[in-house]
Amino acid sequence: MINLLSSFGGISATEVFIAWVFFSIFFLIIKTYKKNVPKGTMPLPGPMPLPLIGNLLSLSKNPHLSLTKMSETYGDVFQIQIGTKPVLVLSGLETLRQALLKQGDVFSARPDLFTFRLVADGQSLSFSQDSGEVWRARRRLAQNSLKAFAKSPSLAFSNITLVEEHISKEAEYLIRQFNQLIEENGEFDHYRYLVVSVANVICAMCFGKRYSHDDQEFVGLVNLTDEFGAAAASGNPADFIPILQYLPSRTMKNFIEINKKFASFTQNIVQEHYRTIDKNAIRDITDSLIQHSEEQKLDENSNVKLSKQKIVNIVNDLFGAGFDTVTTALSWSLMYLVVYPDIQEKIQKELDKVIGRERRPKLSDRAQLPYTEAFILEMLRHSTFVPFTIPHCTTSDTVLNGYFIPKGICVLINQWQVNHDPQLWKDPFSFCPERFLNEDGSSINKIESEKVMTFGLGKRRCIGEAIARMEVFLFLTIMLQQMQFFRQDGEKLDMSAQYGLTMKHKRFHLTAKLRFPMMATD
Ligand code: HEM
Repeated sequence: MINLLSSFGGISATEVFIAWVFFSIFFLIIKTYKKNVPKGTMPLPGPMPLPLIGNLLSLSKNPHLSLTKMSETYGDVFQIQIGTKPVLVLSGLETLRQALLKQGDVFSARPDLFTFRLVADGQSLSFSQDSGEVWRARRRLAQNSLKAFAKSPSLAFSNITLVEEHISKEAEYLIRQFNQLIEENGEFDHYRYLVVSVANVICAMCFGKRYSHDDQEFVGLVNLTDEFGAAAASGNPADFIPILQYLPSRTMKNFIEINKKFASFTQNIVQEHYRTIDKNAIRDITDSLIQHSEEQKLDENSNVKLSKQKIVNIVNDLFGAGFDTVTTALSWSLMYLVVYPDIQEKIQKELDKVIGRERRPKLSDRAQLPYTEAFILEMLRHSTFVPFTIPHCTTSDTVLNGYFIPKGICVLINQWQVNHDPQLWKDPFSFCPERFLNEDGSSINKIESEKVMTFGLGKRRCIGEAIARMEVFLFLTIMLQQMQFFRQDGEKLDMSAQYGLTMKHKRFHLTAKLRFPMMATD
């Protein structure tokens, strides 16, 4: 064998090199493991990381499952390493309440991640690192605009809100579309049509605009979210191993393209709103954002004024967050309904009894439809299609469950673990809406329903939750009142989820039939 370098007193240079590599690795491991923590606190437990890649290999294709498994060994609070970066993983409902509610401010920031910097040029309300005064002002502005809009009455119909009017119209349109597809082909790709209808609801609310299901540009745009979700999912290696950011990857290339397309779509619409704004009338959420941002006092304690670009980015976030999540919820709902036809029948019996066939379901029917509500809760729990919240980051050193947690650590919040925790749920893997009903079945058990983790908790809790719940309820009840859904003859449906920011099921074509002749539209 040829010595690569010269030798030192009988030891070859190759042997010195190997010894150096060995000691470096040993040192790195010891350094990682020997953590100095303040007196009275414990260092974070967690699996031993490998040099350079950390625990990346243990994350597998389904990090929510791997990290749930690890929580059985290390508990509710533990640390992994992705690449060379430490990441805190939180599980357990009580622990999440401690962190996100009791120590809300400490856990309210977002980490500086490569993919997050690509969303809206790093200026996004949801993904940017800002968690200070400007973020608070933007969040409050967005929340107030959503709230005000959710309460605005319909101008065309009495006793319903404008949001309700938009959702009902789209749901009716969807039924006609499904019916036509069945007449023509006998089946349909429900996701493909749901996404356009749901996107139209958020477009109507945000921009006062609706698009045709045949508008290729719009259909193409709203069908891009799978790619977005794949890149922005918690634990994307490119966020933690810098070299991966420079390697060509289809996912990252698409992610950049998608962000550009969405940004230019909303930019044009918001610009148009600035040009045509009427100070005396608020047509939609964009109008509301523009008008309120021009008022001096956005925030009680500050005089933050938001630029036009900041408004464009809020609209971009509401639009993006507002249709992918709700479409995914509805799509999973239809999958569960065709896999469990007896559950579909029970919902329809409840609808027939409470609403009948003469009128359409309204939001005010919700309290009278406990089984339907229980189904929605169980769909959210069982699928947990948002397995982690958007990653958080700590704003200062802190202690949680006795463990020392440093400032600036990236935090993954495992919603999937909470929703499948055998300590919280009996038979967590069985699909059973009844678990959410009180004993006599006439109402929802509030304590059980509040255990479901879907929208996060605390300072970063989803601001679209109320609208999302309205949409899921109304779309589902309007569709199920009039249509019965089936899987195609003998087809076995694979209900496994594909990991992402929002997890999707595999695409299937379903079939359906009208339960009675189509109702006339109001
Ligand atoms: C079923 C539907 C939905 C689900 C499951 C969902 C879930 C979530 C989750 C888990 C978060 C992250 C919370 C965290 O980081 O701790 C979030 C954030 C957010 N959601 Fe939703 N969401 C839904 C619908 C909506 C809708 C309809 C809108 C807008 C109209 C919306 C707007 C937002 C925004 C802007 C944020 C970022 C909040 C922030 O960073 O401060 N979401 N959502």
